[in-house]
Amino acid sequence: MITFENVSKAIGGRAIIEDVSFVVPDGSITGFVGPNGAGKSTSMRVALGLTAAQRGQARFDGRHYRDLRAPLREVGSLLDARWLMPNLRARDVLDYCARTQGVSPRSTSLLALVGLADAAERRVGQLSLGMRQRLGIAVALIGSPRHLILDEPLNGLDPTGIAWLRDLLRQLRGEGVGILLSSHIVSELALIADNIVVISKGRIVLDGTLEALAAQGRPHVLVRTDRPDDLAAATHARGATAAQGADGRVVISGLTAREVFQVAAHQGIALDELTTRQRSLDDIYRDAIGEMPLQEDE
Ligand SMILES: Nc1ncnc2c1ncn2[C@@H]1O[C@H](COP(=O)(O)OP(=O)(O)OP(=O)(O)O)[C@@H](O)[C@H]1O
Repeated sequence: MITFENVSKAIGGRAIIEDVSFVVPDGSITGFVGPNGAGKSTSMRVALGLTAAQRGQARFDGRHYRDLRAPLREVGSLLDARWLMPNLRARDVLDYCARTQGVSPRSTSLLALVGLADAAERRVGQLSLGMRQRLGIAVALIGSPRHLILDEPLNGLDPTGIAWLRDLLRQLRGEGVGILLSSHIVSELALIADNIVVISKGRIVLDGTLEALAAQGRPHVLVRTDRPDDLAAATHARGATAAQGADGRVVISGLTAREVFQVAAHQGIALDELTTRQRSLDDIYRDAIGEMPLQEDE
């Protein structure tokens, strides 16, 4: 299990991440999502001992990265495929990493696994971004680790590559690997993650199973009327929650469309529009990061 406990880091007096706490259970995929600059990479770098936190800690099965005797056997990571040495051949990158980490070189099988068998003798500098991502994933897997930290691994992959990586990660999850996978697109993670952790401005603003988050998207009723205050008050009185938006729109949760219609009819309130809507995971995500106040967008 990967555990983040109240991890905080500031740079030059500016808080970059604050009290970041969440877990990545074994045999699961945890999607780590947030807008650009939210603190995803910094959190991952802290876990990997590449940058120090002022407070809190990140551990792998209870141990800090720096205390792992053979780190690549325990934790595989891909932070930025651009770091890969441009003058080395793809095969040499894997052999080099295997030698320095004391793991058995299995570059041929790893290159085949990531779809780079034909590029084994090509220099890294000549590979496309997607091919470098694939090579970076091969590096991450070199020690058959039980934990994986992958920062935006889908970047640069074509649709076939994305489908391939999803299959590979599902297979690793099935073997018990705990995977932390970042992205800034929640719908991309929804296709594969078991849990979603949302970070915004350095703080965790949402953390739950995909199922629990999807349940938050329960249906609500969108109404347009020239008497929004009266309708909001009348639905409130029936125990519903009502949020008023622009143009006389009212978003009502807790009543069905039929019940809202009955309330309006009882009060003599004319309705110009009455629809049932369901919030998507993307709506919930944008709400969590403060991008979509209900009143304005609905
Ligand atoms: N070495 C540094 N010096 C100063 N500020 C930094 C440094 N590293 C990161 N930051 C700042 O910390 C914040 C979080 O950056 P981070 O790279 O962790 O975000 P991210 O969520 O991974 O973003 P992205 O999706 O764009 O990769 C940003 O505002 C960034 O500018």
